[in-house]
Amino acid sequence: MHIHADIQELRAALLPHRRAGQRIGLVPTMGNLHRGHLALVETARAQCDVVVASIFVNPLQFGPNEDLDNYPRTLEDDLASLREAGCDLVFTPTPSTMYPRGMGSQSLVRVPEVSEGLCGGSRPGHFDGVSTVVSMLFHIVQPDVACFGEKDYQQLAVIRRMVSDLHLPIEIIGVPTVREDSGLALSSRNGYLSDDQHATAARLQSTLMELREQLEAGADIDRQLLQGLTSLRQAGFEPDYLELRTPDLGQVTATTRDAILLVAARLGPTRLIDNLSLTLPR
Ligand SMILES: Nc1ncnc2c1ncn2[C@@H]1O[C@H](COP(=O)(O)OP(=O)(O)OP(=O)(O)O)[C@@H](O)[C@H]1O
Ligand SMILES: CC(C)(CO)[C@@H](O)C(=O)[O-]
Ligand code: BAL
Repeated sequence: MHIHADIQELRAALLPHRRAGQRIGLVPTMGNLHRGHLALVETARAQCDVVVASIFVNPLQFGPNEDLDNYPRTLEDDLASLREAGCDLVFTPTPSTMYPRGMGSQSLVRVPEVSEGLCGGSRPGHFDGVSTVVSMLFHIVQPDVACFGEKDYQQLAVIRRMVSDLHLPIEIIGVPTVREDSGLALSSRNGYLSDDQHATAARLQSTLMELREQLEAGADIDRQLLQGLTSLRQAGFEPDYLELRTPDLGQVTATTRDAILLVAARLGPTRLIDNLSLTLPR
């Protein structure tokens, strides 16, 4: 496995593969890798001849009061996991490599509509940072395929829309969320939780499952969402949002059948997100 912090070196390493017509897969991450990330690498491995993972804690997608400084950085362990998972190349740029003019002077990619509301509402500017860095990674690596987790559902929708709007020849693959036995979605930020909070955190998914059961049985949507917010608060969460949307994140109407519940909630200072698909009755 080859590790490159430099853009030109990474491009040079990829060139022979591209010339040989090999299929290149990209897995963008912020490091502190867990089984969820490795599922993305395995998916890319199954689809491609060459797998590139990037590890970059992207400052452009963090708000001024967010956890950029505390975000876990575990490079040596991450490289060992990637090696074991059969990754071929790892891109580990620094912020000054990615943003040599500084973040304030950076050209931005802004994806309208799908970036607004939900996490875009509670984290202003977050998705501009994500779509900008992902488009930079796409230009640097020029992958045929890129894998993203369904846990970050809105992020996946933003990237799909960006690829469509900008006519990028890249296949985007969404990978199902990997969970603990308790149902808690694996996330680097779970590491911030105390033991008690960790036990409570599984309530996020179980609340969504209870809501799904009610909604699939025809219960009133607004009343169920209010009830869901109340049970999250009773469990100790401070919810940012709990919403039911169409799979492409539009508003649900009387004719909507396939839908998705999306939630973001804080446990102490830790912000967790999750989602669950369901089918509304006729
Ligand atoms: N449990 C999971 N299952 C599948 N994919 C995941 C999971 N957690 C993260 N991913 C995906 O891994 C990629 C990199 O995510 P990231 O490095 O931010 O990890 P994370 O665990 O989501 O961290 P954070 O706690 O910062 O949200 C994203 O495409 C994300 O959706
Ligand atoms: C896609 C991503 C690597 C861009 O920084 C990040 O948002 C993440 O880890 O999900
Ligand atoms: N997993 C999405 C990256 C972020 O929360 O900043």
